[in-house]
Order: sequence, then C-alpha cells, then structure tokens
Amino acid sequence: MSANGATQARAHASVDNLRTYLLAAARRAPDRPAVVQAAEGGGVETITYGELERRTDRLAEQLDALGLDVGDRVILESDTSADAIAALLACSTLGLPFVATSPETPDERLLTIIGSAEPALHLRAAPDARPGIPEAVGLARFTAEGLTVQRPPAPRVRHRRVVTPVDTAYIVFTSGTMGRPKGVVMSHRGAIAFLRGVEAEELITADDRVAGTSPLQFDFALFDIGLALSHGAALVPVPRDRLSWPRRFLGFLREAGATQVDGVPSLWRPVLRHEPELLAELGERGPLRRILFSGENFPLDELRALQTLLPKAHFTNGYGATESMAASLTEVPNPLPPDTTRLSIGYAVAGAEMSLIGSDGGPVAEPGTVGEIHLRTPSLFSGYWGDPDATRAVLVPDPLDPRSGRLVFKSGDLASKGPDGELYFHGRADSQVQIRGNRVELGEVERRVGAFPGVTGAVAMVLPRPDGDPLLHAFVTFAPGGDKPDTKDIVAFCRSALPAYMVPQGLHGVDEFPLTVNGKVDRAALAARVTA
Ligand SMILES: Nc1ncnc2c1ncn2[C@@H]1O[C@H](COS(=O)(=O)NC(=O)C[C@H](N)c2cccc(Br)c2)[C@@H](O)[C@H]1O
Repeated sequence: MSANGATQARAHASVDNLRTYLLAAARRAPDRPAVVQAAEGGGVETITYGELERRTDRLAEQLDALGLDVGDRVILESDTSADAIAALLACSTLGLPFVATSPETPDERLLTIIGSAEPALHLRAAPDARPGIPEAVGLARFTAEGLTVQRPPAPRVRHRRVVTPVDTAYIVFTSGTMGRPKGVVMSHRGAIAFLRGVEAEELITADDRVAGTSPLQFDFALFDIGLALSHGAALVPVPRDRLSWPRRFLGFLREAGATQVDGVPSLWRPVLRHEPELLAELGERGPLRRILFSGENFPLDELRALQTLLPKAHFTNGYGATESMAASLTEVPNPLPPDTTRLSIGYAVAGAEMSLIGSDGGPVAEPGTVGEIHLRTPSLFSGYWGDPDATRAVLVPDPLDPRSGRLVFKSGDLASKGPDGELYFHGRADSQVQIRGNRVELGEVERRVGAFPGVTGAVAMVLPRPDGDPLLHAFVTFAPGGDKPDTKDIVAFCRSALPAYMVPQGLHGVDEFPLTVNGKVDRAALAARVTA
C-alpha cells in the first residue's frame, strides 16, 4: 500500500505500457547487455536487462512513495544513460508522463516548459538543482543508487489506480515555429504501435549495439532507446562531450562495439572533415554496419562522401514527425546512383500508410505530382498539450473517408510518388515560398548553389524585408583551405540554370551552419545574421 491507502498505480503486464514493452527482453535474457555506456573512470560499462529492471523497480517504488497520481507530469532532465532509461521506465510503470529535457536546455526554456506542463516533479541526474523552479514542483535526483528527494511535490489526491495504454507515456516539447514550444503528447499505445511497425521491418537483431547521438529531449533519442530495447539489443548512448570531437566520438564507437549509429545528418559533418580515415577504418575492420539518419534532408554530396568511406555499410533514411514518432525507414542504395537528386522516403512502416493529398483535397495519383503527406497510423499522438486548436489543425478527418471518424496526421510535408508508389520528399509545405508570385522550392535553390565548386553546403530561405517583397537568401559553407569562391560567380552560376526568381538575391558565406539542440540546421539563427 502506498501513502494515502490507494494501491500502487501499476501498468498491468498484459497490456501495452512502455515499461512492459521495453523490458520484455529482461524476461527472456536478463543477462544480455541492455546499455553499454561510458564509465565514470573512463572506458565503458555494461548494464544488463536484469540490472536495468532492478533499477527501474527501485526508482518506481521510491517515486510511488511520493503519492503522485497517474497523469502527473515529471520533468526528466538528463542525458541518455542506463539510469535515465530506468527513470523513464519507472515513470511509465506508474503512469507518470515524462517530459524529457536536456541539461543544456536554457533555464528560461525549461521554465516555459514547466509553466506549460505544470509538472509535479523535476527529476534530474545532475547533483545541483536548476535555479528558479517554482515551489509547487518537487525536486529530486536519481543515480544508480536510486532516488534522493530534495523537496517533495505538493500533496495531491490519487484519482486513478491503473495505467491504461491510452494514458500519456511522454510529452516532447518541440521548438514550435511560432516560438512558443508545443508539447506533443504521446500515449503508450502510440509509441509502441510505431516501434512494433519498426520491428516488422527486421532492421536489427539482438546482437546489435545501437549508438544514439540525440539529446533525450528529441524523440529521436526515444526511438533509439525503443529500437534497441524492443529487439533485446544494446543501446550505446554517446556522451555529448564526445560528439564534438570526431576522434573521441569514433574512439568511443569502437570501444563500445557499436554496430549501428543513429543521428541527424549534421552529426557527420565534422567527422567527414577531420577524421575520414578513422571512420573508414571503423567500417572496414570494426562491427559498424548501419548508419540511420533522420530529421532533415541529408545533403547528397555529404552522404556520398560518407558512403565512399563506408562502402559496406547500410544507410537508412528515417522520415517522420514527433506527432507519430516517425513514419518510414527506407534503405538508401550504397553507393547512391550518380543521377540521384532526391532521397526516397519510401513507404510507411508496417501498419501505416502515407497518402498524398493535393491542394484540392483529393488524392494525388500521378507519379511526380507533389502533394501533402497525410499519415494513417496507429502511432498518432494524442494532441498538443493544452492546445486543442493546434491539435485540430493537424489531426484531421481522413480526406479520403471523412465520414469514418478516423483521423490522419496532416504532416505539412510535401512529397511526390515514384513509379512504384515510393515517396520522395519535397520540403515543408510552409517553406514553399512564393517569390514575385512564383512558387520556389528552397531545396532546388540549395542544390544548385551547393553544386558550385568549392561550396560544401547551402541553406536557402526567404526573409521578409521591412519595405518591400521578401528576398531569397542563400547561406553557404566553403571547403576548408581552398580560396573562397566569389559570391558573384555563384550567383552567375545560379542564373545560368534557374529562373530569375530562384536566383538568391542575398548570398552569405558562413564558417559552419549553426545547429539547434536537436542537431538540425538552425535556420532562425542564420536569418538573425541578416536582419541584425
Ligand atoms: N528523413 C527526413 N528527410 C527530410 N526531412 C525530414 C526527415 N525526417 C524528418 N524530416 C523533417 O522534420 C520534420 C519532423 O521534425 S520532428 O518532429 O522534429 N521529428 C524529427 O525530426 C525526427 C522524427 N520524430 C523521428 C524520430 C525517430 C526516428 C525517426 Br525515423 C524519425 C518532418 O515533418 C520533416 O519536415
């Protein structure tokens, strides 16, 4: 019995709950490695499924003693680690939605998220508490030894006894384009539905060791945890401080025996520039056999360079949004055919389907015609936290069957169909910009600018002008060492192949592209350099 007499809220072992689904391997093979991570004193340490379950249960017991109710939110601030996984599984056991945030999340963003989520508890790995956390929010720290409560959460009545599959497993706050972060509410059933679809693709086996490189606040990290644990494989969380040093990053991968590396495309830029031979060695002799990437387009010349260094590796393009965890995992040919201009995002994982809807609201049947991806899937999120209007805008009645009551995810992404119905990504609908009345696909501008000799990367965007119509800008990075091309030559190069309205009117050389905490190109930071 717990504090106020109610029996412990528990996830029933027979129904979908993130904890029971991700610890299933602990039943079958408790001595297998679940997490291979950097050890305090250097080197790596292995935590088995049995040990992970023990730590989960101890944290669940200690959390339960705080008397929280199913549905009470817990901010989980940590990098990915065995103890962070035990903490999030303990939350799932008790039906406490976890809001994962990273130690590098700025204080004011954390306080904005706390203002919105109104959590019962802030649970952290770090020794010191964050400044300014409201009194009503409990403060606690978790370590391999368990929970230390610094300030108990405000007392509350427990209304619920059991945890159901439609209860919330986690809330991921995305940096909403309007600046105010939106909380994507994902149920146990939704997250498990996607991971089950991935299992059907037979991407990995229990012998794999999946290196994760995303911060825990990014659901790519939750996917990495889910992928590894649902297959009884091992997760290899790469410490943040290793990611910024290619030599240390690759050394860690080798030491941990990683067979797969998951990450955003930008992850590989420093490795390609500074340690290509070391990476080639890892692929040649080491166990590295798959690179899975997601989050944004992988610039094709960088992808080709990576494939040249890893001729035997498989490459998987993972596409999708946090609102459905994701949608598709597509094998990329290695090497890429030379005439490839666009990567395929293939077909949705088993049990889901991406349909293209035209501007008339009807199906797009013609190959090559662009439409908006609408996703039919059991992994739909429950809604945006506290924002029913934003929810209604993207969870819409199926345009092909509006009376059915079924909802689909209106992705905001454009795609076209290939000859066999496989999809090709054409960018965000809201980034299809009109310049002087003409529709411009920024990807097309980026491809042309990026093709100029000596240019290693290009990001295009339309920026408003105080007095006049918006201007098309391109930001470029140059090959190190070589003499920088003259921007006038790049513009002339564009003019010779693109219609006038697609020729960048502002062209800016940058040393490297700024990145968001999730590792995507930070377009807002680039834009700020122009208006500043
Ligand atoms: N592979 C691509 N090519 C191109 N554009 C991509 C790709 N993957 C996304 N995007 C873009 O990113 C948007 C969505 O952003 S998001 O909500 O932060 N989610 C993400 O980035 C990651 C996504 N949840 C995820 C998480 C785990 C595994 C996989 Br597999 C995918 C999509 O709507 C797309 O516009």
